[in-house]
Amino acid sequence: MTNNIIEFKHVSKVFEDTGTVVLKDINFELEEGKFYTLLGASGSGKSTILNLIAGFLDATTGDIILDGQRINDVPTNKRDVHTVFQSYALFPDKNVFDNVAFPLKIRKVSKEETEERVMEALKMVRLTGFENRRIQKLSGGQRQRVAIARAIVNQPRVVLLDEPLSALDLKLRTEMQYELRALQQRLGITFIFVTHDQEEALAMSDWIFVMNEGEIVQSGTPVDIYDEPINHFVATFIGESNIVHGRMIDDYLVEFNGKKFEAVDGGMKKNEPVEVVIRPEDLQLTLPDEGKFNVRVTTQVFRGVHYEILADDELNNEWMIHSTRKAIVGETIGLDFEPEDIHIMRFNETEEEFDARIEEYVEEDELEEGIAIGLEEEEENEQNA
Ligand SMILES: Nc1ncnc2c1ncn2[C@@H]1O[C@H](COP(=O)(O)OP(=O)(O)OP(=O)(O)O)[C@@H](O)[C@H]1O
Repeated sequence: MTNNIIEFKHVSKVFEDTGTVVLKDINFELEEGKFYTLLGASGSGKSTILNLIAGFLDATTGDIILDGQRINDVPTNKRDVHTVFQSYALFPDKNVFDNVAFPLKIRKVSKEETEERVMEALKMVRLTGFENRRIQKLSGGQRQRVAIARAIVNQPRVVLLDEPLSALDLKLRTEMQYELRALQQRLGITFIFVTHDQEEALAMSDWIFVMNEGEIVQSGTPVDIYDEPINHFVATFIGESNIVHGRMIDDYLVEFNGKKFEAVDGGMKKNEPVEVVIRPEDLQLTLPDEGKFNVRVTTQVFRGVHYEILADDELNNEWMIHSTRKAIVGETIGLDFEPEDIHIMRFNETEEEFDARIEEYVEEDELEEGIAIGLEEEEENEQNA
């Protein structure tokens, strides 16, 4: 038995009327109790995945599995999932209590139990005391909480959230991010959250699926995806990146801007053309000629926590630097970085190819390290003898 709550096996979705292929061969396994995020631009197919899980749409091919059972033919109301829509879909003229109680009413739960469960759900979303308030008289953030209380009142195995925070202003949105994350952890229910906002995805998720044009381009923990984007699309979609073309000289040695630099990524071919990523926060300002190469500052903007500096190198590549130190437009400065700050990507590598390459070269590394440790031990033994 696995503890996967949801599995997609070769799921595709084609809208017959228009012939649009919206999802292409989607495969994933979701563990119970985690916070998952589907992240992608508008039209990438995120909502379609939620609609397939909820049963609002039928898959064209493939199996959708909930708690070990294939649910492709199970009607929506028999699936142990609840969706929170972007619009919240609340009854505006009903009060908070009745809105939250609605799923229990459909399931004919007794009055006493309904009362108990609604009050508990309202407590969870910090709306105790609002039972009799009409939806029309609530703020955006409060409406959001009612929708979430209604989603959890039935204690479903999975809660699906389709851009639930997009209608809120920035401050409230950030607050709700913390709240939702904390609530999910307290409840231990699997959340599948849809957003096009990469910061939101990084802040909230245990695991992110990055989507583009109906495919999962990369999946992983927020840290993995930020530090090790597998291709140009992910590197630019998540966070800000400096990306330049380079060439692999050897394992752990890359050339760009006409110079050779040590790097920690490996497993590429000698002389292979690659893309080199350095995040703006990993670049340090130095005096001219004291860094790895020189650049000339063209723009500087104060962003509160840091200055955002744009500067051109000798080959006219533009570099973005996030620095707490100020620079002067027009001045020449040096840029410094560590080998581990360089991330190297192959052109057009898929997630499977990336995973296979990493596995192979990590194994080779371990083997080499193992041999090195073995040699050291031998030496020690000889000395002790
Ligand atoms: N009923 C439909 N018939 C035809 N095409 C559709 C239908 N519903 C959605 N699509 C198309 O499917 C694609 C994916 O839509 P989906 O809503 O899953 O994307 P999304 O990533 O959630 O984007 P958004 O954030 O805009 O909702 C879009 O190109 C959309 O136009």
